[in-house]
Amino acid sequence: MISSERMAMVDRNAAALGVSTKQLMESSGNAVARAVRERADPGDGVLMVCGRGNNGGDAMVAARFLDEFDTETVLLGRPETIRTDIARENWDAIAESDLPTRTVTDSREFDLDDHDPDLVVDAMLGTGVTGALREPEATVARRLNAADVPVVSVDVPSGVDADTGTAAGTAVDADAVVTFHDDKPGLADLAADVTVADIGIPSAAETFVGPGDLLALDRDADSHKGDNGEVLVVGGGPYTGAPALAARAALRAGADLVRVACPAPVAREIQGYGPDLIVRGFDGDRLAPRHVDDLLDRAADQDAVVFGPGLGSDDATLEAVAEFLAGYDGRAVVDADALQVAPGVHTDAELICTPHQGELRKMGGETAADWRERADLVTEFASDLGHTVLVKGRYDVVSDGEETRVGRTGNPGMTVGGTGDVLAGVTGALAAQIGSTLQAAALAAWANGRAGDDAAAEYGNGLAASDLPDRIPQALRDEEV
Ligand SMILES: NC(=O)C1=CN([C@@H]2O[C@H](COP(=O)(O)OP(=O)(O)OC[C@H]3O[C@@H](n4cnc5c(N)ncnc54)[C@H](O)[C@@H]3O)[C@@H](O)[C@H]2O)[C@@H](O)CC1
Ligand SMILES: [K+]
Repeated sequence: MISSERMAMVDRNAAALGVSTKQLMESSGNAVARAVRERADPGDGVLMVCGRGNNGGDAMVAARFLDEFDTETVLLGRPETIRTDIARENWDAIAESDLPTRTVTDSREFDLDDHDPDLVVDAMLGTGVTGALREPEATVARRLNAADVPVVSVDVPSGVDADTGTAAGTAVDADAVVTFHDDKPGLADLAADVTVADIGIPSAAETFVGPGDLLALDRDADSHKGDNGEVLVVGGGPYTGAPALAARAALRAGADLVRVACPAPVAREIQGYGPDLIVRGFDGDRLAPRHVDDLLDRAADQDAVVFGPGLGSDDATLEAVAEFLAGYDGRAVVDADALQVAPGVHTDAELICTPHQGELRKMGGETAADWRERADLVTEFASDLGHTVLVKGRYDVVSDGEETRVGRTGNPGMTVGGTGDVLAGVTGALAAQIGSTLQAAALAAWANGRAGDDAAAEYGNGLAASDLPDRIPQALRDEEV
């Protein structure tokens, strides 16, 4: 089962792997042709009713495959208004091939009696539908529903939302649906006979994080300050640089406000790094249980907390971590020494734990050299833990216990100290902006590795963690880095 949002990500990831949407459309059209052959006899009249998006493009491809039928392809709209290049190329191909075509711009021009088909392929709208069908689609849908002709819908019955199985207005009442790649959540509720067609999307497009995953970040263009998340970084003690790196990375990953809570001497040093971070120190030189109430207050209105960078592992500090997690019910990224505490704490918080393989073992998890085996082990571990886990490595493995993704960006230069702090900060910022912790962590791992690859292109194995944060914005764009 796949949501249409995830399907769009996977489609983009497939293209990045070299399998273009046009190739997928060819497979989709072929699958539609197969469904037609199962329901009609050679020589039968088959009417393709196409919208101007890629859903229509699928049926235009099918028309090419159905030579033994008496096909006619109707486009609802003028060819110049076809919305995608690949749908237009397929329209041009059938028009140039002298396959019968017609364009309909007004529903009054659409009369089923003119065609008298034995079967109709409904390709007006697929996953691109928003709201109720407009004209001429709505009237055409009503005419199809009123006629006594079998209808095969492409991907989803036009007008139906594939995620809910509901329509905002009139929708095509399909006899059969050929849907692509995976079943869609809403289709089971329909009376139609649903077939899932494999269209050749490589499983890597789902397993490996790719540029398509950036769609999870689609921002509201008119968002105002606060909408993209406020992040609190709790860290520092024996180490000063770690919380500063995490905080800077969180800013660069798009958080609107990043605050740092750290011991007073660390705060003084971080303030010297510049004006971007809001730093507040607490007394003493290590986190201790007496600080927890104040931290919980400060964390309460944050979108995400990043807990751990540079805290150290004093007994009192670990006790404070446990108390914080037990009392917190928001979202937190748990990193570094704080990780060893997480498995033993009962918490209502939604955690993203970011161990490297050594830290994973300390948490009670297992690891393996082969990434596939490691992915299985991490999935099981995350399921037992009840939280999202991001295990860093040559291939980063991210799982929430149900779904698992693998990030394969990054390079050996990134074993330098501090890159994990950057990743924790990016994860915090994305967890503040994206609904799914799995998606946030997966994208963070991918972007962090991309920033590292960009830094390695310049500095090779001499790259430093501080080279990464300023490269995060570019790594979070769907362009080459
Ligand atoms: N994602 C994938 O991997 C693939 C998708 N393919 C096909 O592409 C389809 C999605 O294509 P598109 O994204 O171009 O979208 P559609 O073809 O579903 O819709 C096209 C356009 O219709 C317009 N529209 C939206 N709501 C409307 C309404 N209520 N009334 C009238 N017009 C409306 C919009 O301008 C939209 O861009 C899928 O359903 C599937 O059939 C396949 O070609 C190949 C692979
Ligand atoms: K359709």
